[in-house]
Amino acid sequence: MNNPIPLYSTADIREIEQLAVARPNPPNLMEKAGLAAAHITKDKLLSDDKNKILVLAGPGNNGGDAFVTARYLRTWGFQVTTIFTGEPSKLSHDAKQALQNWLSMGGELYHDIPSSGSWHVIIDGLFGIGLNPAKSPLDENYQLLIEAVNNMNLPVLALDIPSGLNADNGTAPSTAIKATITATFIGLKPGLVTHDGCEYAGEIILCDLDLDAISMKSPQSWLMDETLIKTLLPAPRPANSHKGAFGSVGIIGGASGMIGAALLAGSGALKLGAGRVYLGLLANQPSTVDPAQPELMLRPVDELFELDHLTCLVVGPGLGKEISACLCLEKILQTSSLPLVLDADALNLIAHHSELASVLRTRHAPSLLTPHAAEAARLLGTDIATVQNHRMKAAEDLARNFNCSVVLKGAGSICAFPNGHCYLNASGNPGLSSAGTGDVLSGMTGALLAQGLTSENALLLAVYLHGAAADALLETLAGPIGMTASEIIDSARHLLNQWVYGHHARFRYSHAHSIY
Ligand SMILES: NC(=O)C1=CN([C@@H]2O[C@H](COP(=O)(O)OP(=O)(O)OC[C@H]3O[C@@H](n4cnc5c(N)ncnc54)[C@H](O)[C@@H]3O)[C@@H](O)[C@H]2O)[C@@H](O)CC1
Ligand SMILES: [K+]
Repeated sequence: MNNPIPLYSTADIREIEQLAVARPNPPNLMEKAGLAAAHITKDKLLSDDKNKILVLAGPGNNGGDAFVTARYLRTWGFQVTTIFTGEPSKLSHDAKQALQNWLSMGGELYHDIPSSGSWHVIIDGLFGIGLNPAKSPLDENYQLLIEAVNNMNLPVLALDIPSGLNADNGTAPSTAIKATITATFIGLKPGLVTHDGCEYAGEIILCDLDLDAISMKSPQSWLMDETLIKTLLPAPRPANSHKGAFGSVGIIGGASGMIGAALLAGSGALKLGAGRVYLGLLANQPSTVDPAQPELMLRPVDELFELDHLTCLVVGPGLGKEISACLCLEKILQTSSLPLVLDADALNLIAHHSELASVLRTRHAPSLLTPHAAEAARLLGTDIATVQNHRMKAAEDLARNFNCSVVLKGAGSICAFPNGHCYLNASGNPGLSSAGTGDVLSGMTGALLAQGLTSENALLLAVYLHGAAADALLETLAGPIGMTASEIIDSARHLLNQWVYGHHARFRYSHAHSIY
């Protein structure tokens, strides 16, 4: 089985680099980085009639990588124009050497993009992990340069990380290079796969520079990709099965005017394979049946408390913030020993009532929180910008503060657990930015809990599957514009069956009876 892909912070990468260079016969990492980038450029972006390259080299070692890349590409016969924005005297030893090698082979240096030139491909080596754009903002000249590059609409290979992006948290406060490909070195950085990183990084290619990073620095965070997720799937169902084997999900919410949220969560749970799904609705005179989904069992909320065969509860979709909702949540937190998925207004109520938060912290059964950035900000007593600028920290703080499994939703959703482990989701697209998709995710998570997955695995699988279902809808152009939460449910069901059974689930159950 392939190991999950670890994520490393800037500090981690620097530590790994120090360990590598302290070895006898230390590797020349800049040389390896530039060579890897040159190969990727040649193989993926250049061709016989697309052979002119503009290389941007910045003031630090990212610029050094750029000089090495430029040198290899020129050696291989491509036309390379190089722009240098730094000062030679301030370069590190390796970067100075890379610049010297470039000049020695007859390479020229420009200080700005020549107005007369034309290129097929751009290499971005302005800034790498040494830039913290929030603390040290890019000046106007750099912003204009980056905008000029983006406006050229050419394929761009970013070295290590698109310039302007923060490697640790994925923020790009002013602007950043919009890369077609990012060749990232030594280890994958969280900033490439969350928040603005999802916009700027393009295809990410990890170049390990012949270092075995995991043996040098034990990771705490990983990428949630299909390889990892496929190790978490529920087992194929026994032919001789019954609904009791797949659990019963109780969904609590659906106050007046918000019943749809609970119905969506219910459908999500049903179609992700829960044996039974009950909806406990807070609305005064709730409907008793959903004609569009009659399999759902709709009850007044109090009746749900009397059921003794529920496997888990999803609390929050359409719950509202009335006193009745608050009392209902309090009762559940105090008395239920079931795994709980807490979403939407359940999170808002916990944020507003410290006594609810206290009970939540001391629960023994698993609790899973599914906030978006605004809900996370309320739970942490901060503002949305602070959460979004430090998404990993926010998710980790929530997991630790509330002793819960957490998914902080948004581009590059982050799952964090009380043991400090973190997973960044690689699936999903802007089609998910519509009402109801969060309700669906909570229901899907409930279904997987009901089928016996651990709370960690249920959350990881639900989050990845939810994004992958939205990605699959892009193939038929059912999005991103106008993608609906209901469509995501059907797409997720299709994918889950495909992953568990392959393309031909029905053949697993065919019986041949022959009489001769
Ligand atoms: N760490 C490693 O092990 C390796 C690093 N390599 C490369 O080196 C990069 C890191 O190099 P550095 O630490 O030199 O950092 P960078 O090259 O990313 O940037 C730092 C440089 O930018 C300047 N700077 C920072 N903020 C600025 C701002 N707002 N405006 C203008 N200038 C600003 C700094 O003064 C410094 O000169 C990596 O991203 C990678 O590309 C590779 O050579 C391979 C090995
Ligand atoms: K870069």
